[in-house]
Amino acid sequence: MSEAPALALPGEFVLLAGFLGSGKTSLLMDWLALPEAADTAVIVNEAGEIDIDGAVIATSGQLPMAMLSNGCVCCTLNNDLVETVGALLEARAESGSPPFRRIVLECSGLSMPGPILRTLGALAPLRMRVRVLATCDAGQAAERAKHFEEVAAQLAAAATIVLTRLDLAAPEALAEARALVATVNPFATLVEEPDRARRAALAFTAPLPSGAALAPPAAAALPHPRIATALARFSEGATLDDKFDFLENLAAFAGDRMLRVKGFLYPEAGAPPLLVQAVGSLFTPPAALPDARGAEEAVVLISRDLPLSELRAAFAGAPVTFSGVQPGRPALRAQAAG
Ligand SMILES: Nc1nc2c(ncn2[C@@H]2O[C@H](COP(=O)(O)OP(=O)(O)OP(=O)(O)O)[C@@H](O)[C@H]2O)c(=O)[nH]1
Repeated sequence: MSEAPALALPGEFVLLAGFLGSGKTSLLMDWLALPEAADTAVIVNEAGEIDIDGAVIATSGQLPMAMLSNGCVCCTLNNDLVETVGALLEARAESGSPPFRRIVLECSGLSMPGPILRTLGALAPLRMRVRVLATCDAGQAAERAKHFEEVAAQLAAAATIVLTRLDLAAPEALAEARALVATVNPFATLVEEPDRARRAALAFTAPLPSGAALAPPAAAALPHPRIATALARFSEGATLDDKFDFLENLAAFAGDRMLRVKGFLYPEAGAPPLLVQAVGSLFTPPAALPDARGAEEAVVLISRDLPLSELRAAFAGAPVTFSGVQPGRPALRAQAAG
């Protein structure tokens, strides 16, 4: 990064954290739709091999964007993130466009913010302010926090916590989510705003605590031993009904062990892919995503205590095969930056 000070530097680095399915991509999309989000660059880190968030975010138009794929960024402490930021800044400078106002890193839902912040220490010479923003699913966070230390770690690191999916939350669950935030991080600014555009604006512009400094990189974090990421691919000849049957059966079989389901299905050759997704066993209606044409047909499954062998045994007769996604060195796939 020695040439970095010669570049036009962005003011802010936004670390967007939050548990699986807690609404990070949606909050980011809501923000990117606002005029004040101009000159934002986005880096996406997906736990699964398929870049679904990237494909979704790319639908918001011309956006300087880069991917850190195939591994949760906090488990793969290395220079890729720093190199990615450098590449985005260089491409921006070459394009002659105005400097970025901010760079947003959407972390995978399993990321621990602490190790990422330590990695970012290498960016200290760029003197960006660091905004740690965490999404907190109003209906599910309290229950998730009982089982996953990542939830509390993400909330604890945040300067701003945004309650999301408010319209889906039962009043008791919402009260528990508020109590969780108050316990884990009473100093954070809490955004609880039903209107999604206002929610996004508040989230990305809430005042920052002064003096947030980056520390130098340190040791790697522990991986997430109980959590597994698998990829389901369908056999040739499997119909759309077969695929939806599989997803339904999977939800019934895995129950609350299934944390997140996300993927693309093609209804027929030549048609745009359908984005299918569930948080826990709650499915969102599938949506056609014409801009993602060409994406591989597969579904990412993120589960807890559900070994690949058990999945394979349970669906031995189904037209589907499973492969494991190893948290490894993230493969950097830079997209159009400029
Ligand atoms: N009803 C409702 N649905 C929402 C809201 N925010 C997000 N969702 C839905 O919740 C699901 C998960 O949202 P995402 O934005 O993909 O969550 P994420 O945190 O980026 O997910 P991962 O990247 O997989 O961790 C999607 O089906 C969204 O459409 C909301 O405010 N209301």
